[in-house]
Amino acid sequence: MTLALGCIADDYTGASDLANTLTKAGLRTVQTIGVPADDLALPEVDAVVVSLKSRSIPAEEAVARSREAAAWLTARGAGHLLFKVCSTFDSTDAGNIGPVTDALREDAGEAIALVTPAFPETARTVYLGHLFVGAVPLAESPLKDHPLNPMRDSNLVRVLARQSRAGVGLIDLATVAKGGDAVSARLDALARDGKGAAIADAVLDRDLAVLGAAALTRKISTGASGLGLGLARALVAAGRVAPAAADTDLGGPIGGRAACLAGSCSQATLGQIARAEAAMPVRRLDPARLLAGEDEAGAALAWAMERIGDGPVLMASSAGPEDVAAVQARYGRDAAGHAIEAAMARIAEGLVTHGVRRLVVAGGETSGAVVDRLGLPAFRVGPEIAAGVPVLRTTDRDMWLALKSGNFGGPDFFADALTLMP
Ligand SMILES: Nc1ncnc2c1ncn2[C@@H]1O[C@H](COP(=O)(O)OP(=O)(O)O)[C@@H](O)[C@H]1O
Ligand SMILES: O=C(O)[C@H](O)C(=O)COP(=O)(O)O
Repeated sequence: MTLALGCIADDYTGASDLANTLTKAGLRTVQTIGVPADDLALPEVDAVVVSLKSRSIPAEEAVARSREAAAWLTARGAGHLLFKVCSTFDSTDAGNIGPVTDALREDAGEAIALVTPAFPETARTVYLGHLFVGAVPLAESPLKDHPLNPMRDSNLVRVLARQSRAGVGLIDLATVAKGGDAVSARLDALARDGKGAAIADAVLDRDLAVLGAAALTRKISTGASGLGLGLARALVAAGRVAPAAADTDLGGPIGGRAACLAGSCSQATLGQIARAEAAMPVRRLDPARLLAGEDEAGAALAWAMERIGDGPVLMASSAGPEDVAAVQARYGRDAAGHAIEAAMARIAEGLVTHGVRRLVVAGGETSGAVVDRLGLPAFRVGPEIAAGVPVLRTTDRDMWLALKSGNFGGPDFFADALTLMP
């Protein structure tokens, strides 16, 4: 198997989002969990998306894991590596987008990497290096209150420069509008000026096609699913991939019990939880009790067992910015985050032990903890539930999952997801 495209995603929902985008663009794609074992049996695919839980870990660990993934993908012929990051550039001044991009670029022998989180399909656009979420700049969006990576600077040239060894330049929209050759020339000029990365503007899908073609002339790039779309279209246009119809027939019904877990505190997820209360029993975990050592996970699991035979249930730790801040102030941001993720993972394990075969998880870090606890090795990509969120089918057992990026999905996402998991 010779891969056309190798992708390294810094969280599991982002990996799922990218796998969905590549599949829709005609690339036969599989999502793996962690750096795959050398003997992992994979179907004939054009692209592999390696999911890492590396977005919020120490930079040196993120670099090491990403390098392992890059080596695995390169050994299977990947002609280009995309480091998949969040469309809202979730990161801190300690990394990890800059350190990982620097390392992959240097390992590939490239002087500069094209970087863009633009994903117009989900209203992420970049203009003069500033990231917009819908109609507002990133720093004025709900992402300013993210529990782990609060984004309080919309200027991505500044943001990336603060976490990178090499300088960061800009490829403005006027240059992108001139086409791929102009973008490549700008990259070369910035490299001569000592820059190691360039934030590229993109407002429309056609800008992504230009950036994908330009990125493909080099060995690595960094971006969100929008750049993945551009790369996929460039691979098809260059005849390096024969587009395949998305294989949304992933085998027969699985049935079984169904459950939803939410650890995301995004504005979108909070609204989706509220709407779910009309469709299924909802239990809200008490983070303070959990962090004080009470068996909140055990109580939630017992609550679920009493109800799950009658239909799907939802358990959520999610809360608004003020409540999250209060918990973090008392217990610490990382300690609170990890403890709640671990509780969600324990609940998920208990649910699967008691017959759940259809599981919806909201939140990137939350999904990582759950999938790792379940020991799932890989997924095949199914129908799209909402922009950026597909149904996934496990490769090693009969289970449906949906790993929802915190900010994605419509108001009735949880119910919508379950209807696509027969
Ligand atoms: N009520 C809460 N208070 C503090 N932290 C929370 C709460 N609920 C969830 N968290 C933590 O917030 C983080 C949410 O991150 P993630 O799951 O990636 O969601 P998103 O996809 O929205 O970024 C996780 O570390 C989770 O454990
Ligand atoms: O927004 C994106 O590009 C991805 O779907 C993603 O990385 C989301 O991360 P989250 O932590 O699930 O919000």
